[in-house]
Amino acid sequence: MLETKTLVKICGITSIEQAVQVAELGTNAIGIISVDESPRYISPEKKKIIFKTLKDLYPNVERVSVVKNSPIDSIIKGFLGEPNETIIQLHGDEDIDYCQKLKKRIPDVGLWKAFRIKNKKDLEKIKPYENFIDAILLDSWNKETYGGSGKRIKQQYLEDLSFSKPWWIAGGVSTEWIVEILKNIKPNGIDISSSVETSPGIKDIHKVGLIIKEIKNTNF
Ligand SMILES: O=C(O)c1ccccc1NCC(=O)[C@H](O)[C@H](O)COP(=O)(O)O
Repeated sequence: MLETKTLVKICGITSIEQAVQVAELGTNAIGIISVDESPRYISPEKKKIIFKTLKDLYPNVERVSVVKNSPIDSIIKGFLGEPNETIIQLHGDEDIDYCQKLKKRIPDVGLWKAFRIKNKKDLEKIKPYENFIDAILLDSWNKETYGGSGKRIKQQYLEDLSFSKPWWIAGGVSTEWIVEILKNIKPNGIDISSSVETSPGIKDIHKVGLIIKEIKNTNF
C-alpha cells in the first residue's frame, strides 16, 4: 500500500531568507500573513517578492496568503498584478457566499477555509462549506486573536473527524504533540507557527528543521 505522508505548512514567514531556509528544509507550504493587525503582517510588496522567489526556486511549495474578512477587491488588489500565491487561506468569518464569489474571481488559486473551533457546534458549521473550498484548516478559538495564538483546540473536539476535503490541524502545534496528531488525529496536513518562533514572525530555523523531520520520519 502507498503511504501518504502528512503535509507540513510553516506559517507566518516574514523574510525571503527564512522563506528559502524553510523551503529547503522540506516544508510543503509556506504561509504569509496579510492580516494587518497581526505582528506577523507583511506588506503586499514584500509578500510579492517572497512568493516570486519561492515560485522560482521551490515551485512545488504551496504559497499561502492568509487573509481575514478582507473585501474581495482588496485581496485581488493585493496581488499587485498576477497572483504569485497558489492558495488563499480565509482565516476570518467568511461565509459560503463569499467563498463562491472569491472562487469565481480567482478560479486558479486554491481556497482554504480556517475554522476556529470553540465548541462541538463549530465543527457542524464546516460541512456546508465543503463543496466550495479546496481544504479545511482547524484552528483554536481565542478572544485575543484570530490566529497564531499558540493555543490548541480541545482534544475532545478532535476525535472521529471526517471531511470530504483535505484538512489541516493548526493551533499550538509543537514537537510534543506530533506523535499524538499522527497516531490518533490523522489530518492531511499540520500547520505550525508560534512554537517554532523566537519572536512573532521570526522563526528558529533549527526548531523548524526538527519538527519537519519529526513529522516526515514518524510512521504509524
Ligand atoms: O499568525 C497570525 O498572526 C495570524 C493572525 C490572524 C489570522 C491568522 C493568523 N495565522 C494563521 C495561521 O495559519 C497560523 O499558522 C495558525 O493560526 C496556527 O498558529 P500557532 O497556534 O501559532 O501555531
